[in-house]
Amino acid sequence: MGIASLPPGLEGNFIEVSSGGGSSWLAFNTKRLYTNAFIIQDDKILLGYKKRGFGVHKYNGFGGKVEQGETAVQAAARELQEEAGITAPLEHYGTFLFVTEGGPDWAFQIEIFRAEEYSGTLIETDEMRFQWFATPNVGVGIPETTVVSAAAQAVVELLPIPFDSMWESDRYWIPLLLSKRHFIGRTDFKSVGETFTLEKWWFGEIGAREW
Ligand SMILES: COc1nc(N)nc2c1ncn2[C@H]1C[C@H](O)[C@@H](COP(=O)(O)OP(=O)(O)OP(=O)(O)O)O1
Repeated sequence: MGIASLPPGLEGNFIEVSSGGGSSWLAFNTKRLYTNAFIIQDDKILLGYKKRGFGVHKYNGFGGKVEQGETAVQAAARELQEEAGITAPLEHYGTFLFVTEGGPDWAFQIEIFRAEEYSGTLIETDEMRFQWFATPNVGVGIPETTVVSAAAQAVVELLPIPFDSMWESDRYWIPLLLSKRHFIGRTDFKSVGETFTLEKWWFGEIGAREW
């Protein structure tokens, strides 16, 4: 891994973290802005099961389209409130482009946010059913006979992040988000009806940006 030529649509200085797939990137005309927000606490991450719309039946962060007149962080905060009922001090950690063969001629530009704390009470909404999952280091090395606090036990019982029920490219950038590494990337899919297959991806680390 190292400095590599960037996929079309990305700019800046990056260190490649993960890449793969076919030989050429798909063409697109314009980009449309979307958001995706995650609450990540010591040993757990909050995801939502999408009950309707784009990405239905997948687990994901909470987010949606950036409306006219909104900044990305404002949109991310609004979507988190609408879809999970909470507010949080969101920080920007990543951006990636998502292009689809057999889909629209524009690219999703998805701005990724995370927060550790949140206010309010989590609610299930029409669009999302929230669920906590254990982050990868949870439970490792805890022998069955070890006495742990009730809080720790609750965490140990969480399921691991359900990558098989998420967008296929999430497994390449969620670890960066968990370890607070700022990243950028691109992911090209092929779609046939409702089925999306990952064709090519690239993710790299960048320095923090102002938002
Ligand atoms: C590989 O591509 C993607 N990966 C991940 N992890 N998330 C993605 C990908 N492509 C889109 N998304 C996210 C971005 C948004 O959070 C949602 C899509 O937004 P949605 O269509 O639900 O937007 P809304 O504004 O909420 O739309 P409605 O109000 O019309 O439901 O998926």
